[in-house]
Amino acid sequence: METPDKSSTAIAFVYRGTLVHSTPKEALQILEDALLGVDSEGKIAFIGEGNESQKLSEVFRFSPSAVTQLDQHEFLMPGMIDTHIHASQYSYAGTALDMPLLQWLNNYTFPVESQFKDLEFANKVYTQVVKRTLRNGTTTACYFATIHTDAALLLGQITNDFGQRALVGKVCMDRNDAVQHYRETSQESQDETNRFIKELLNRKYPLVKPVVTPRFAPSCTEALLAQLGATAKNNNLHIQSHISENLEEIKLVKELFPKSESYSDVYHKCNLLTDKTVMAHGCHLSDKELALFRETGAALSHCPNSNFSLCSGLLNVRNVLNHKVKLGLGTDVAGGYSSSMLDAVRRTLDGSKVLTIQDREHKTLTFEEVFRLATLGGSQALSLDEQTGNFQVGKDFDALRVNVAAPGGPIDLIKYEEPQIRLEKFLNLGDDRNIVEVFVAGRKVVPFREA
Ligand SMILES: O=c1[nH]c(=O)c2nc[nH]c2[nH]1
Ligand SMILES: [Zn+2]
Repeated sequence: METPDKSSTAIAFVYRGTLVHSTPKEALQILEDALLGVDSEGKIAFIGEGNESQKLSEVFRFSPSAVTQLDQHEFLMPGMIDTHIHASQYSYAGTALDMPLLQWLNNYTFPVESQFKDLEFANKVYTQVVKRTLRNGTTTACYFATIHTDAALLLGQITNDFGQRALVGKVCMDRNDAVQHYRETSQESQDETNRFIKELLNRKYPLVKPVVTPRFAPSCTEALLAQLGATAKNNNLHIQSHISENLEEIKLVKELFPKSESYSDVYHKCNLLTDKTVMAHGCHLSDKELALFRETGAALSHCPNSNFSLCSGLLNVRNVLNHKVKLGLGTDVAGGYSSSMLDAVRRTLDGSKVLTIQDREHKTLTFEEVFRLATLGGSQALSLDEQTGNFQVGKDFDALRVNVAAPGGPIDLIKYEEPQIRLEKFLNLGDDRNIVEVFVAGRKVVPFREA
């Protein structure tokens, strides 16, 4: 039995049944006929065995009626963590995938993002993306908004209202020759970033934090990057951006920052690689750059759907793991066409298999390892692993109740299946129909409450 200090916080509810989650040591730990209690603050109060039910109910003073029994096809798993998603690109997800990155940005992305000055449009798109990702089992999302401060604040409000844990970034860019009305001056970018941080923090949303968001090196002058690095440091904030996604982009960075030794060095010089940094992609990082990530504690977000869809590159996840760089998965909507983290899991496995096809010595990722990347790995990448990522007493209860045999769902079970098989089937074949309930910090956020 794993228990805390038996503090007097009341137990709100208890689940009995199969739990699956990851630990730093075990990619997949299965607890069968377990009891998991959640306190009134939304934290995991205890995890025990079914046969300890009498003792636990006495110690934690809950009645048998507080216990919900999961059925034989069900399990609880930690909520999934999308470490990189552009909320502002959701309206065209599933389209516009016929160009490489830099052309894609100029032709599709910047024109759409520039519309977020209109708060009504922002409200529509941001409400849809938050609802969709929650339904898909994303309990934590690390969002890019746009350069518009008020729309980014609105995204913070919407995530708070729907109960999703989120990092929200107002995008910074003081360079954009292609779509000149979609950029800021350096001064505006700094001032508006400061306003965004101050106003979001003032709202005291318990699960929503600001993240300093230089779009990527080609969109920012060195002066702005350095200023943002200082802002993040002075306020102890998260940082997110993109790195080494495609070869043309890397060449452009070399031209724009001739004094830097590498793409990573551009960010490092500006104090943007910290243990609260998450950089998307990194498909083409050298081993030396990966070593720098390890040294600084900066993390990578692997976004395979986007990398395939924009023909950007193929990240060798095994190599990143061997370098002990913190790593999570991201959907990267809308370079990635799916907003589901289950898709990110599948594409990660596909990518690893492609590497094995190319080189039989490559050690293919297992589904258990990728499950860990989608949950605990994501929490580590976002430096939120003290709050979420797995079922550990004292952490917030961020969880999915999954029914592999949900009526009308996409999976047919012929017979009872062991938990490991149930999880594998869900990861490979499941969708939101299998996600019966979603909890964030102990609050049931799916099904949505009536307004
Ligand atoms: O996948 C991406 N999506 C973006 O919006 C972006 N901006 C810079 N680099 C980017 N990569
Ligand atoms: Zn991105």
